[in-house]
Amino acid sequence: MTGFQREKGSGRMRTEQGDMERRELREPAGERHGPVVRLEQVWKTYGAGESEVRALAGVSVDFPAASFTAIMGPSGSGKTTLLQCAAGLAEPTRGRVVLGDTDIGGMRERELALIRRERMGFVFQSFNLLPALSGRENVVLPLRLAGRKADARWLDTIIRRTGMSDHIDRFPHQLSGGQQQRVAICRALMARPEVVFADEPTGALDSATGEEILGLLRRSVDELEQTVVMVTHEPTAAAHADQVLFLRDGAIVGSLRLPTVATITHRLAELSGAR
Ligand SMILES: Nc1ncnc2c1ncn2[C@@H]1O[C@H](COP(=O)(O)OP(=O)(O)OP(=O)(O)O)[C@@H](O)[C@H]1O
Repeated sequence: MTGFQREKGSGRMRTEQGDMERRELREPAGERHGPVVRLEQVWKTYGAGESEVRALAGVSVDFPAASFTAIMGPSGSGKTTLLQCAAGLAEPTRGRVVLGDTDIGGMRERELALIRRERMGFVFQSFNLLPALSGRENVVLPLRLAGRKADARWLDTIIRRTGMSDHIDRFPHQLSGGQQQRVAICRALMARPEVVFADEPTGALDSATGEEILGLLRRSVDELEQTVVMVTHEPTAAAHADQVLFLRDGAIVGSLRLPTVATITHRLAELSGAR
C-alpha cells in the first residue's frame, strides 16, 4: 500500500505536531535545486485609460524545484493573474517569466501551448475533465495531442499513487468530486511536467476530500520531486506548502516559510490590519 492510499479517506485534521513532522521531512526540498519558474519584475495591466486595472505591480519571485508554494491574498489582489503569467496563459505588460532556462516572454501562442502541454501541469477548481472520455483517456489526452506515447509504467504508478486504480476507467459523471480531482492530478503529472499550477484545487470539495487532494499534491513534491504552485484562500490548504506568498494590490507583501495554519492566520490578520 502506498503512502497516497494510506491517507485516502482518513480526512485527518491537521495538527501542529503533524506540521512539525512534515517540516523535518520537507526541509531540504527546494534548497537542493534552483528555481523552476522565475518571475522578474512582472507587471500586468488590463484595459486602458480610465478602465485600466493594475493586476500585478512588479512581482519578482522564484519557485524552487521540488517545492510547494501557496499564493494567498484578498480577492482581486492578483493571485490568478500571477499564476496565469507564470504559466504563459497571460502575457505580462512588462517583466520576464523564465521556465527552467526558457524565457517564455514574447513567445507565440503555438509555442506557448506546446510548452504548457509538455512542461506544465494544471489542476483547476472545476476539474476540467472531458465528459465523453474515461478517466484514463482524460489522463493521457494531453500526451496524445502532443503525438507522444504514454509511458505505461508511469501511468500505472500515478494511478496507483492517487488511489484511482479501481475507478480510472469510469467516466467523469460516474466519479465523485474528489475522484475527478484525482484524475485531474494524474493528468497534470502524466507528462512529468517541470511545474504543476493549481488554482483553488480544493474549492469545490468538502474539507475532508480537500485534505486528501492536498495530501496528494504534497506527496507529489516529497516523493516525486514535483514543483507545485497553488492559489488558495484557505489557511488549511496553504499550510501544506513549503512557502506562502501573500499578495495585496498586485504586489508581494509578505512570505512565510514552513507555514502552519496558526502562522498563516496570524499573518493574514496582520496584513489586513496593516491596510
Ligand atoms: N481579463 C481581465 N480584464 C480586466 N480586469 C481583470 C481581468 N482579469 C483580472 N482582472 C482584474 O485584475 C485584478 C486581479 O484579478 P485576479 O483575478 O488576478 O485576482 P485574485 O486575487 O485571483 O482574485 P480572486 O481571489 O477573487 O479570484 C482584479 O482587479 C480583477 O478585476
